[in-house]
Amino acid sequence: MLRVTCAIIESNQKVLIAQRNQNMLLPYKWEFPGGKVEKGEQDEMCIVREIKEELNLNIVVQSRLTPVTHHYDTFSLELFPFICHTDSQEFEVKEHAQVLWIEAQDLLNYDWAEADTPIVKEYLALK
Ligand SMILES: Nc1nc2c([nH]c(=O)n2[C@H]2C[C@H](O)[C@@H](COP(=O)(O)OP(=O)(O)OP(=O)(O)O)O2)c(=O)[nH]1
Repeated sequence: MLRVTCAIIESNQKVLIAQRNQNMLLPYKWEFPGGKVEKGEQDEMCIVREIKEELNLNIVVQSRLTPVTHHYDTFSLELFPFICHTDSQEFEVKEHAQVLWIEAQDLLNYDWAEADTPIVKEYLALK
């Protein structure tokens, strides 16, 4: 199964969310940025690498949430969420349609990729 990591990045009382672009799978859906784990790569290394590549942001991994297995119509994935911190609020948008810092209380107002819904709920329950 496809192994994907994603980061709930916290800074300055906000969290970073990203909207997939029109050419990606799941176009315009909101996600926590991240990506596919490479062969032989540790999940923590993957998420730090992906966030640097996609957003040019340096993060520190703080904790894990519960992994989610989800079956879309055309593929299945296992999504590994990490709560992360960054000191910088400045990012570069390299792949996404939009990237936003939002307040956690607003997370449910976005149209999430289906696999992310349990992650959003678990995160909110911790807050
Ligand atoms: N990065 C990320 N991907 C997610 C989330 N939720 C979710 O269902 N996915 C899916 C979308 C993608 O099919 C897959 C992650 O792959 P990816 O981010 O590398 O994106 P991709 O397949 O569009 O791009 P590529 O690297 O193959 O070019 O996992 C999420 O919160 N973050």
